Amino acid sequence: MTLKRYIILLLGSGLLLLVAIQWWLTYQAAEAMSLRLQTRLAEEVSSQVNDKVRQFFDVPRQVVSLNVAQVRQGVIDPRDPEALVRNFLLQLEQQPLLTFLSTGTPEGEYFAASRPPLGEDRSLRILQASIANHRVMSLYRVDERNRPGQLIDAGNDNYDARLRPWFVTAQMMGRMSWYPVYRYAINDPADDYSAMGLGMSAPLYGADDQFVGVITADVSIVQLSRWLAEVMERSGGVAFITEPDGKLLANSTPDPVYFLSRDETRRISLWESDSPLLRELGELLERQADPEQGRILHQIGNERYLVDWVSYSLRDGPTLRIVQAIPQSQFMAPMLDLLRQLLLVAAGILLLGMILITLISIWVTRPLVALSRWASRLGRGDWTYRPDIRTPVQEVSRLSQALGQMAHHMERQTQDLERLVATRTRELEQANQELSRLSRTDALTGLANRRSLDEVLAREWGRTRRFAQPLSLLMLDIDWFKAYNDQHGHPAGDHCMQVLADVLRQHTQRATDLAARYGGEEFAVVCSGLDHARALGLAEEIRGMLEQRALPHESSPLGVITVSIGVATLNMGDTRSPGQLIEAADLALYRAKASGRNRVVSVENTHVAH
Ligand SMILES: Nc1nc2c(ncn2[C@@H]2O[C@H](COP(=O)(O)OP(=O)(O)OP(=O)(O)O)[C@@H](O)[C@H]2O)c(=O)[nH]1
Repeated sequence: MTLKRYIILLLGSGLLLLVAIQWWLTYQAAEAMSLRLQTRLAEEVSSQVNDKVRQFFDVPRQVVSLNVAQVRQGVIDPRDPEALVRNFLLQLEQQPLLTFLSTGTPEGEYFAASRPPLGEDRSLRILQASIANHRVMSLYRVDERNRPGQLIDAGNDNYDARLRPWFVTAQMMGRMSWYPVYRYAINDPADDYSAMGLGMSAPLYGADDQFVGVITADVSIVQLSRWLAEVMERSGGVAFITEPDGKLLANSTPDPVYFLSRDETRRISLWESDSPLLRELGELLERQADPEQGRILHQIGNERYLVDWVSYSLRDGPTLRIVQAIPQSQFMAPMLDLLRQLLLVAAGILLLGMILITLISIWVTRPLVALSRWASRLGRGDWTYRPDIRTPVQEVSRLSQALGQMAHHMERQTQDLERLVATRTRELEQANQELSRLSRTDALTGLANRRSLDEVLAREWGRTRRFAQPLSLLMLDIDWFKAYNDQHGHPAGDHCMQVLADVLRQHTQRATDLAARYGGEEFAVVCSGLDHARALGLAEEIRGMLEQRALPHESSPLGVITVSIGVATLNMGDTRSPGQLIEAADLALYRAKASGRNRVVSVENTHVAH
């Protein structure tokens, strides 16, 4: 793999890893933050709900306490229903959560001021069922003087307050206490009272400690549900309140908490709710070890909820459980949006990073690639290549300079080496030539040696046969040479041979002639292209010349050094070999010796001359 790819791969992977780690950390932080936000909101909502519930259920207590005290002090008197109701109306105006403020007399009469819990028209009403009116429950609008105005409805004959749950409870307990949730028994054509109420009632005693009736302050649980829905709308979650037996008291969802018809009123338990979410939460709460208070994260369907519950005991009444469940998606959604944006930014950074890395890799590797190309050309011996490598990177620049210097040195050294090799080769060639010459030369006489003679004879033999020319061979031997040596000494004998060699050199000037020392004091002359007669002539000239030199030789009959010569010639068509030619010349020499020496003899045609 190329360096460029390595850089891109390594830096790219590193960048990818960094971006991935960064994104993962951000995701973790976002998730933790969303959980914190969710928890904080849950706490806030929980405290709001708790405050509101406390406030809600405090209303009947405060109002009943106040009225009990007022009756006790004679400020109001249930025996003056008109004044009592006007007082009730004032209190209702002050307290918007209040649905009913009523009193029941020991005779079972009923006088109340009310705000209808349902419907558009929430103006105050007066209700009364008096003996004078035959205990008919009558519902009036309130006129401008806070008296019964327009009669809305009259029904529910023979109404007896003493039978109502609030009256019964107050009498039974003998003190202010909560009564169970009950259905309003108002015949209202607009159905604005088709709801359930919950409140406190207390027996009333006048200043003389005489029982004068029962007072009740009532809140409608519809209001509570409505208010829970308002609070939870913001969080996207649900909240509900149950009684200890699991019956729903209030619910932020539109699912009903009770079933009402004209004949039947049925409370709905949490696990009977139409809402699967509420049912699931009911089961979850059932499983909890601490039903009083707790908070857990719980998966319901595709959603993760933070479920928070707390118990709230009504003083002198039941313990209520306030539950809320807030979905995590509510908080995760903006976080996920943020993360998506972060992902886009990360992708952008990654892209830019990769472009930058690619540019850096090109910038870093370009001079290195040039250097590598240069080095491989140097490796092939191309010294002339000098690329222009410019880089601000010091190391690469130094490497380039070093490579340049190295190339320069190597070029010089190679040239020196080549020169040296050429010189040495020349010297070697000369030495070889000299060696070759020496290997073919006789050291004493400077003539060709026997080896050279054999080669030349073989070559000339071939040539003369190809060109149909004659080839003559002269064999020479110094006469009485042993005696000469014995008499004059060996150095003188050597000198004698050198003189003969000199004579032979003078008579073998043609390029095709060769004079050689054949061995000992014996010599030979190869004459290519020389016929027999001319060979004989040449032999005679040589013999005569040596004689003329007149080297004194006392043991010779002539008193000087002489030579005997045998001549043999190969003519056209002669099939004898070079060896046979030598034998023939040798034979002629033998005969020259035998016939008296200092003469030239031929075997073909015995010719003697001296
Ligand atoms: N000085 C000297 N003498 C040599 C050399 N080579 C051979 N001789 C001598 O040459 C002589 C040859 O003698 P022989 O072959 O017996 O014959 P010769 O005395 O020449 O008599 P003929 O050839 O019959 O006339 C010997 O005494 C050798 O020692 C040499 O290189 N230098």
